Amino acid sequence: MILRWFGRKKPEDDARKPDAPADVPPFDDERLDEAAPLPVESAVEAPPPESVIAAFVEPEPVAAPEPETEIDEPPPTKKGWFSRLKEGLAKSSSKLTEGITGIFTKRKLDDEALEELEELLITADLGPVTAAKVTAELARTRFGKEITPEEVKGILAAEIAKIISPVAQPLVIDPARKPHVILLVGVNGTGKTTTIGKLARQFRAEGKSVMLAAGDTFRAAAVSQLKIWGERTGCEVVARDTGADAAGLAYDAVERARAEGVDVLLIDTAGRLQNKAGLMDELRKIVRVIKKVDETAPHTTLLTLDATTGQNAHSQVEIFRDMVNVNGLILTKLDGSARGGVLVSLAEKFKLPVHAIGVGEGVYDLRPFDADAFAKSLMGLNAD
Ligand SMILES: Nc1nc2c(ncn2[C@@H]2O[C@H](COP(=O)(O)OP(=O)(O)OP(=O)(O)O)[C@@H](O)[C@H]2O)c(=O)[nH]1
Repeated sequence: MILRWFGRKKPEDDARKPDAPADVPPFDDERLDEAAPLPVESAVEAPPPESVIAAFVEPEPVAAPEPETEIDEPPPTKKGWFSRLKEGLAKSSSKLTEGITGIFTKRKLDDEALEELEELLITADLGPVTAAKVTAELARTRFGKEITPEEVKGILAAEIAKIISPVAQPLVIDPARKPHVILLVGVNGTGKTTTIGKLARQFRAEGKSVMLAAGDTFRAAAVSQLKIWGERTGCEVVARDTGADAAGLAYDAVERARAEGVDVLLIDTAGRLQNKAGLMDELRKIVRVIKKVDETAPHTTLLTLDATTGQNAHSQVEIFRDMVNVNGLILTKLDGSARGGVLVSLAEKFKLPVHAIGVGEGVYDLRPFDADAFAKSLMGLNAD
């Protein structure tokens, strides 16, 4: 059923043959209409050896994704995106807006109100530095005056937008690189593989040729999930059996993508190995080995962070940044997270570009990160 629209052969057959020519059908979003559902995240798979990175919070067990019926619909309009973002951030914003209404109804902006506001912003994951910064700005302009909750929300949204604007940067593909190599790293379950699928769709829709490399050789389910994304988006997938050397696979994938003149190579990686040192060694080895083919690669090292883990995302950035020079972030699962404010504290602290945000499991649910829209949504405000 997965192969209904292909009809002829399994794309992974090519993936298993390193010498096979690229047989990438032209991209057509329509084909997604008939795509099979994503694989059920392995209910049957034995859990990998014990978890490893003490600083990491194990993600909640993930429910199997529903078949993607929404793909039958056309991609949402711009207005639709804003409502979707606002809807997605509803849990985060309701906590903030209810708190703000509670503090500022019929009240002057005094020290006590400022203190309560600062505390509210900290508990909403914006972080102490950001909380102090935005409340100081509010005090500077409005101290001692009557202020309505709506005004507070407006001022906070503008201050937050100022903090996050510098990091809101689109992911730019360098056309001089063939391939532009993107390495996806992150703790297991943060959305690496899904993000690869979503990015692949976007690049294909822009007319780029894309290859995927199933570098999470640790888990069979990760490999098969990536193959399905490859089928759905019409991308060649380089994969090997579970347990194969991930660095060797990445090397082959870069060589092959280069030989075929592919525009973008997206490499998946494991998020959990036997221990943290093992994970570090593997990721570093992948980078080292990729550089043997192209010393400028990887051109982008993207860290996926699950927004529902809140402040824990900070330690993940620190660990992965030191391990593999992360130079871009993608915040996933902003839909349904009550901790979306973490994006603001991450921007403030690390100043790493946030290239996109994940607002759902569907193929269209990856959005460029728009600072203004995000800040307004977080404060429960409407777009202009
Ligand atoms: N709601 C929501 N779910 C998401 C989003 N991104 C990913 N997911 C879901 O999160 C789960 C884990 O995603 P994966 O892409 O498998 O995560 P991974 O980092 O590759 O995980 P490993 O393969 O275990 O390392 C899946 O059920 C995805 O559908 C998002 O933006 N929103």
